[in-house]
Amino acid sequence: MKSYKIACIPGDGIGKEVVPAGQQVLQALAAAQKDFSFDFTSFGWGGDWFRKHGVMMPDDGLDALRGMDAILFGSAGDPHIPDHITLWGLRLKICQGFDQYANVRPTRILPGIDAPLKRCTAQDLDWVIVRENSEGEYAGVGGRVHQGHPIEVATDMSILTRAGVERIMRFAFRLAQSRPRKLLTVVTKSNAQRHGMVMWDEIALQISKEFPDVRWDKELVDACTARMVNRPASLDTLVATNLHADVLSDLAAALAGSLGIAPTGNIDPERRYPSMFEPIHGSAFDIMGQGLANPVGTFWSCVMLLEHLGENAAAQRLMQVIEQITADTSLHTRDLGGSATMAQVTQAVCERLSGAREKTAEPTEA
Ligand SMILES: NC(=O)c1ccc[n+]([C@@H]2O[C@H](COP(=O)([O-])OP(=O)(O)OC[C@H]3O[C@@H](n4cnc5c(N)ncnc54)[C@H](O)[C@@H]3O)[C@@H](O)[C@H]2O)c1
Ligand SMILES: O=C(O)C[C@@H](O)C(=O)O
Ligand SMILES: [K+]
Ligand SMILES: [Mn+2]
Repeated sequence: MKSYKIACIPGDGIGKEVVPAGQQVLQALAAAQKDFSFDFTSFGWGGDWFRKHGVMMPDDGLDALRGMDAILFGSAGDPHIPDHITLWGLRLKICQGFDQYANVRPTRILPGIDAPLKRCTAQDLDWVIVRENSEGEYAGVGGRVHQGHPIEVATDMSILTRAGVERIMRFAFRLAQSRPRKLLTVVTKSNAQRHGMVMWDEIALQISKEFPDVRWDKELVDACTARMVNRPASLDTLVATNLHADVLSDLAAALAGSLGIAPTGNIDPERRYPSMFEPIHGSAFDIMGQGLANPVGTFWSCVMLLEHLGENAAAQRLMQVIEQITADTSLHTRDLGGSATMAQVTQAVCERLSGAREKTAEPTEA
């Protein structure tokens, strides 16, 4: 029987709650499918590790992850440590260290979810945002001089490379081509950012020639936010820079009902390194430790993980069960207006996966 080596990195805040829930669900799925198993290794990296060791993860931490089939990640972010230390010390260290340059962020309105746009149905909103995940505004280039003096200067430089833009454009066109509508929107800001984003647009046009069957258009990022709200059905696949896509994907999640539902994969398309799957949300300081986190974003991320491993039947089964439980409003967590706890939602998913619920229901239905 095939066994997959999965690294689990809960990190901080509600990551410590949702990642074990994701593991439980994957375990229940493997037990039900009976044709593969998981070999989980958990890493206690994050804020607690920082308090003990002064770093978010060990310097040679990537070596421990290198041989894994995939990584399940929670969140980096601790109320007592500056956000740039936690993010750069853990999530970005792994994403950039393993050159997971394509960050794929699907959004759909799942059954039973009340999305905030009154004119928007589930058919109108079915998007995948492709986030450039290795450079741009997250290149980490910049610095501070004259710190603390009145003449202090601070810079963050956005770096776009031709190789980096070509590979993410090719990835996005290919993804758009694989979806029924074959429609791609290239998000840009080439009116204001007159160097990097102009090259971005030129490369989009160049790569589009390789995909004559994909319809594509260009939208400035500010106008794109309005289009997401006013004309959601006009969008399908989107590609944007690291920061633009970061912002757009939280908007997308909120428009589909909650930040707690949205999944993502940090993908190395060339499979040189393990890819990493995580909900798009962060540590959620306001609800951490209370068992209130919505685990659906993590479960959907597990679906993406399974697809990446080529376990398509298992991925479909898990997605089917996720849609069954969102359709049941008694299993909605507080972010969706319900009162279910994370543990109740997780248990409901595991029971459906194992068939236990159907079995216990039999006598009364007979
Ligand atoms: N990938 C990551 O590691 C990642 C992602 C985003 C934010 N962060 C970090 O997390 C910390 C907090 O960031 P933030 O407050 O901007 O964003 P956040 O996503 O943690 O929270 C924003 C809001 O959404 C709610 N929310 C998020 N996930 C939820 C869930 N699963 N169920 C129910 N409600 C949920 C929170 O309660 C909060 O009100 C910061 O340190 C930030 O840097 C890390
Ligand atoms: O931008 C980041 O990398 C952190 C977080 O906001 C995310 O979306 O993963
Ligand atoms: K996350
Ligand atoms: Mn984000």
